[in-house]
Amino acid sequence: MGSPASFPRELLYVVAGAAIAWCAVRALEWAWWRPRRLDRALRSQGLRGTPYRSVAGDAPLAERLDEEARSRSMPLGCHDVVPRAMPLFHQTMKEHGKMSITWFGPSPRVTITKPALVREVLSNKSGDFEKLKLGRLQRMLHNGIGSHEGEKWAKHRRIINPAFHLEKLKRMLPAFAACCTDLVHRWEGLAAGDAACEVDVWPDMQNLTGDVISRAAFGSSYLEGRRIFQLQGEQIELAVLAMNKIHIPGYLFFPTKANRRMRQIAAEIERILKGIIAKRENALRAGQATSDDLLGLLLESNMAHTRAGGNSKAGITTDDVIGECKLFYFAGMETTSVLLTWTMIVLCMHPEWQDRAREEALHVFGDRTPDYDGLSRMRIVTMVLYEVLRLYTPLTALQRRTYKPTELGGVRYPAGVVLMLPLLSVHHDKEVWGADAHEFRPERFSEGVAKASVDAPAFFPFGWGPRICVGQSFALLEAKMGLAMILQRFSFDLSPSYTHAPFTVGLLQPEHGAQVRLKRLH
Ligand code: HEM
Repeated sequence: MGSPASFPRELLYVVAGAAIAWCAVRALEWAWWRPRRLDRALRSQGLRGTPYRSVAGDAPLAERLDEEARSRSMPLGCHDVVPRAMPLFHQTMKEHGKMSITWFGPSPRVTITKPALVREVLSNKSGDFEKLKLGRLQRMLHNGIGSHEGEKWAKHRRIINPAFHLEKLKRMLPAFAACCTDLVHRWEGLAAGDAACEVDVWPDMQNLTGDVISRAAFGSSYLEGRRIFQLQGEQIELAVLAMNKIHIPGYLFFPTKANRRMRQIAAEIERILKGIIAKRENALRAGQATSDDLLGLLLESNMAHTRAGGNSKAGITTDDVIGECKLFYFAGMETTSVLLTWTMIVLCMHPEWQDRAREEALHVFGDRTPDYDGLSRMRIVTMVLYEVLRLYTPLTALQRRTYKPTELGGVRYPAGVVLMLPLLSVHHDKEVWGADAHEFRPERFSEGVAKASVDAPAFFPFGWGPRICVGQSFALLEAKMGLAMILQRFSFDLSPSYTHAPFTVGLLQPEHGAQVRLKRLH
């Protein structure tokens, strides 16, 4: 018989044992039973794909295929980028069919490529699909990107953020032109004389779009804005490095040099932004005119919204404003810079289209600075940009998750399945775009987006439905301005040092840079 004193200890053992058993059951459910259940539910309906092996999902396979793909570059002029840019999905779709299963950790992920189904998922009329929520770890890594997610927030963003309305965009055009002028002046300096000069246009495009978004976002506080974006760039680089080490438990919490720097950067960004916002809010309260930048418009409409709603909850907090400003860096800068970079590379590969686009720019503007009306009349340049967005889609894929049992295209999906929408594969699908799907043929857009594909509409570089890119017109206007000003002044071809190696690191990037030879036009 146990002594009375040993009784609590036994109880402790029982409680501890039960807790361990409970945790073990939860872990098994998460890592094994649930994935198996979801797998059976999908396979019983005829779907096929990679087998579920471990909680790492297909990450090791993806890593191996990525490495293989990266070891080979592509022939110049070839636009069949899917095998190199999305090797895992390319291989599984080839082996198991377009609608195939891969594993995103312990969650099954089904690729959806039929345009009608892509539209259905992104339209989310039934309210059955949600954007993937960021985990705690990812949220930390996304600290520099802004992590406002969720349908409610997206709706709010569209109500409170009128900065993307056309009238406002028109007023931002001089700022766009000023940034492009800086770029072409720099290149004119490099390409002085008759000789062509070699430039890696990608960092220059990043610089350009960084300038544009800083000016558009912060107006007169432009330089402080630029500093923020520089800091964010550094932060994202550190975050990507940290990503490679996240298999070390708790890595992000170690006081390593990189982690300390990330925290320092976050604090500095916050300090600068709070300063800019306070200055602007004071000016607004004093009744001074606001500037036409994103921050001014955001604060102004937020104040109006708050007044109309009669309570501060209707508006957004300073933290939200900070989150929005952070989001624009990633959402607005990198995407547009890769678009402009691929456009220059593709126009080097297709000089006949470079000439046609230049003829149009010179015909519409002569040597004047492009204006809004002229930019909206540019048909050839628009078709070229669309065709580049199709072949070199900056965001190669979008993902959604079913959060309740849902039917889609004749398949019943249980809750917890990731729907993978590989935009790049959709844009290269011969059944959708015809036998010439991998060819650069801007004229397919000559009668607009709806007539460009067989199974239409199938052009999704900016997404679709309620979460479609808010910066779509902004990006196109910026890209047209940049391209028109470059075409007015330079002719360009590929440098012998360029290797064609499109690869996805977040966005579709030129893996070894975008070395182009520029020649000044006289
Ligand atoms: C070529 C340039 C661009 C491309 C290809 C692009 C692409 C996209 C796509 C595909 C989405 C939808 C994401 C999803 O549904 O999960 C998106 C959302 C978004 N984009 Fe863009 N984008 C570009 C430029 C811009 C610019 C210039 C800005 C801002 C100045 C911007 C701001 C945003 C924001 C704020 C969202 C989130 C909208 C929401 O929460 O509902 N984008 N973008």
